Amino acid sequence: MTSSSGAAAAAPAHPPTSADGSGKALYGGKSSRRITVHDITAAKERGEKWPMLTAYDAMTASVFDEAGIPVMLVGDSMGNCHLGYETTVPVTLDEMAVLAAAVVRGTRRALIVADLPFGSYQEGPVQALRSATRLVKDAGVGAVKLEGGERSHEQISLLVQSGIPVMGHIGLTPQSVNAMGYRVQGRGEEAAQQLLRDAKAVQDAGAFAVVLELVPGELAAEVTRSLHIPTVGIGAGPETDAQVLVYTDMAGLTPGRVPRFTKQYANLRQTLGDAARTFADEVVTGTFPQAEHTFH
Ligand SMILES: Nc1nc(=O)c2c([nH]1)NC[C@@H]1CN(c3ccc(C(=O)N[C@@H](CCC(=O)O)C(=O)O)cc3)CN21
Ligand SMILES: CC(C)C(=O)C(=O)O
Ligand SMILES: [Mg+2]
Repeated sequence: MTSSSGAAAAAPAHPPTSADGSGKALYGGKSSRRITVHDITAAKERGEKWPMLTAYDAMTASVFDEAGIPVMLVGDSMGNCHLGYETTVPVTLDEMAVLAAAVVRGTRRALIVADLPFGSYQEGPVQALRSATRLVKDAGVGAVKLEGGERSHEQISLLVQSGIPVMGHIGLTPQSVNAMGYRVQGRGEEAAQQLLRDAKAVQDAGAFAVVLELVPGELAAEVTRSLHIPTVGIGAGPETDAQVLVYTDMAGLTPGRVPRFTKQYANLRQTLGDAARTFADEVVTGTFPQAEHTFH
């Protein structure tokens, strides 16, 4: 930190601008307008790494927006993280539309990407276009994400031709949990070749980026080198262009077991539980409310 201003003490321990000083960086950049998929493309050309977090409500999204997180994913992980389902499979387009609109309203700068939920694009390109159009028009998202490589090529292609930016998602695709489980993907020569074909299919269909979920780090590095669009890793090692985590995992809110690839940066479950217990104790002991909380 080279700044001599008093504000530096409270600032995060990161450079306030891009490493090259251009001020264009996705994280730490100076621009306050909303980030577009063109900014994502330009970041890959600069060789810049960037962070993505999930968000499911306006309040949390505003925290991440103020922290400078450049891309937020309204993930169908809202199913297990927010709506109390076991998996992402039951999430509906209606649920996605409500929460995605909230995230858009809570943010000014971040590019908002919404997952197309299971069943909202598998019927084919026309269904995919109808679903994605709803999220773009009603919720106001800047892009959508859908799962599958070669198998989703036609869907991605029609959305992109229609003017809707698409993020792909290959490797572990949780909407297929009933068929594939939650296992590392791309292990062994045949599976690795399939993953490379899936990555190429997503890029050829016109996607602006692709999530690589739960694949060996060496394979994720190879995919990243072989594509001109950025790769976004989750459980895919350090060599992808970007990294995404489910925010409840990284903030320590998710109950029970979390995937091994996540890192916990805070313990909000503990903090929030402590606040609730302190409030409750003060109510039963008559410590809260005091005179300053009372009207006369
Ligand atoms: N809270 C949460 N975090 C996530 O990362 C996440 C979701 N929910 N929901 C949607 C998908 C599902 N994801 C998952 C779910 C389970 C594993 C899991 O159990 N992985 C094992 C590794 C299995 C292996 O070694 O093959 C692990 O121990 O991490 C991984 C990703 C990632 N996504
Ligand atoms: C794990 C990420 C990539 C996702 O798809 C989600 O949160 O739904
Ligand atoms: Mg998802």
